[in-house]
Amino acid sequence: MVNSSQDFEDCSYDELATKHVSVRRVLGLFKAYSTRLIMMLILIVASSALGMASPFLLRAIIDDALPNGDLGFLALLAGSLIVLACLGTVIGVLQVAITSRVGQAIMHDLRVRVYAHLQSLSLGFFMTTRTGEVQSRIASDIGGLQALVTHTASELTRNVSTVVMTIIAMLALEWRLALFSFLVLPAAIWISHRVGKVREEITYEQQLRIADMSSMVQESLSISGIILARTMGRTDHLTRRFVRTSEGVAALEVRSHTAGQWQWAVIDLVLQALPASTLLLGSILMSQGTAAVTIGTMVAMVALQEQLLWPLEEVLRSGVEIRTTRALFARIFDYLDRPVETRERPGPTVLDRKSIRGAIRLHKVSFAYDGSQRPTIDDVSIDIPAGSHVAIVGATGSGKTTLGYLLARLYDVDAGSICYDGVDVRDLSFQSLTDMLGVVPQEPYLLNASIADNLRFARPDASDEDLIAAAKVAQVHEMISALPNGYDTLVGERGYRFSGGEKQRIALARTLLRRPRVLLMDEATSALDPVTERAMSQALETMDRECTTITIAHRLSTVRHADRIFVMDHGQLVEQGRHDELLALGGVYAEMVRSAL
Ligand SMILES: Nc1ncnc2c1ncn2[C@@H]1O[C@H](COP(=O)(O)OP(=O)(O)OP(=O)(O)O)[C@@H](O)[C@H]1O
Repeated sequence: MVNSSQDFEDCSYDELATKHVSVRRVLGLFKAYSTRLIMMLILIVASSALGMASPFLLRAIIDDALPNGDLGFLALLAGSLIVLACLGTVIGVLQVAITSRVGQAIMHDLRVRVYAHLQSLSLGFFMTTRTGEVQSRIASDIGGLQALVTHTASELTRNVSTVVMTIIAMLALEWRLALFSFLVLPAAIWISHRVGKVREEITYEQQLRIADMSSMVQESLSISGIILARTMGRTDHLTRRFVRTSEGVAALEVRSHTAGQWQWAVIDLVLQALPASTLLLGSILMSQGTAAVTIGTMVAMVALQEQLLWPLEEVLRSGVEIRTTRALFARIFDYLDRPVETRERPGPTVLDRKSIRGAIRLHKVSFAYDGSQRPTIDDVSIDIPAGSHVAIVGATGSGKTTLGYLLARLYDVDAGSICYDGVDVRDLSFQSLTDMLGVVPQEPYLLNASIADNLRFARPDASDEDLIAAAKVAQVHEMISALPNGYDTLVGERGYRFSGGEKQRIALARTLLRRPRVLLMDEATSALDPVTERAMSQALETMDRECTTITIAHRLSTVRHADRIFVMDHGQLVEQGRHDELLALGGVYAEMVRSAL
């Protein structure tokens, strides 16, 4: 089988399904709803039992009431048939209501579990997984289970119960004719098993292709994707690529629908021929004088067969459907089983927001990305006193952003420790860490909402005055006020409506709203002109002299006034000191300053 998704490169479908899916685990999803499910089971068994009575009433009408001209008995039997039909209908309605509710509740649980679990996975997961793939698993795979949990499961129960009861009724009615009717069963079960296996594999492949398509749309029909394709003249190529993927999806859909068509047709034919063969066999038995076989018995047997065949076919088809959902469960459970790398430890240290000072200490910190040959951060020790303004500089790829990720505990260190106010970051509660640290990342990410909503994402209870104050410090208030809709202006997809510098300043205002004790700015002012940048630094200083500020920057003019500058090179801390001290040292920093001139 073709594995086009990167997540499955090392794992065949069978291995994946065996590893993640078990009957127990799937049944576990239904556990929380066991009371309602038991109620439904009772209703199902009751409705099948009611169904069983009809052929016996029919036999009594044909063999007793009609030949004897007993109108009173006939009316009683006919009336009973009508009452049974009414009861069956009411039970059917109740059953649909319960199954839809329980089914939707299970789907909802699963969606929320996957979403919440993905929220807690490490950055590494999102760096190696396509966004479209994630969307596809939450929407398409969980959506695909809808049929199982809302329809197939209850139908299967109902049909199995009908099949079992009908088989018992048939045996009770006339065992020879009954056994003759059952001859077809083994072949039908074998065929459905084969078709189920084929469909299961096709479904898995289909979901991979749908995820490919979703990723492709997500990647190429975003603003960045459109700009890239248009400026590179690759729109036709992308369309052709999409055509190929879409053709693949269509072909698989056809295969999935036509798999086992012939086998089903043969089963259908045999089942349709069954009533005629039964009547023939019954007549032979009658002519040989078998007393138990009467016309009424034969009519009732054919009625029971009709009652058996449809549910039996449905049971077989449900078996096929359940097998295909195994492929969907495999993909969903695979996500749920991804380990959470950075966890809050039980009973974490909670810092009182008011007493947070903002001192940071990195002690012999080392870190390597998965699969990386050499450490990205190599034995780095840094002391940042509370309230100081420090800078981290270094050549591109020297590990500055990675150091920021470690400070924000987006990854855990491999060796050494990072402490805030003397507490190891791994012991801090997540809430204390976010109270402590505000991060303005290299690429500001704005939500597709108004500017005010974007700012309030950081602090939902912020007043309009708070928003304006933060925007003023970030030097963006004037720009926002000049917009026709001011703070209510919609940012648009990923904030493309704004310039790079405007986005950076909105992102900074957003972080400032949280009033962090430590502000980490990773190239957060790289798109600003020097005058605006200077005004912002001054505003930041006057806003909160106590705030510890860490600036990661390429532009050395940004950092020359820092209390301390840390110089990184190939993951190591090679120099540290004030601007003039480092210049006097004549090392890496001095060389960077020289080449920047
Ligand atoms: N997810 C990742 N997996 C593997 N290697 C990575 C990953 N992210 C970054 N790296 C590598 O780690 C090194 C340090 O990257 P980092 O982004 O920390 O550098 P930087 O100093 O911030 O660079 P720049 O100034 O260009 O932003 C680089 O060689 C980079 O290729």
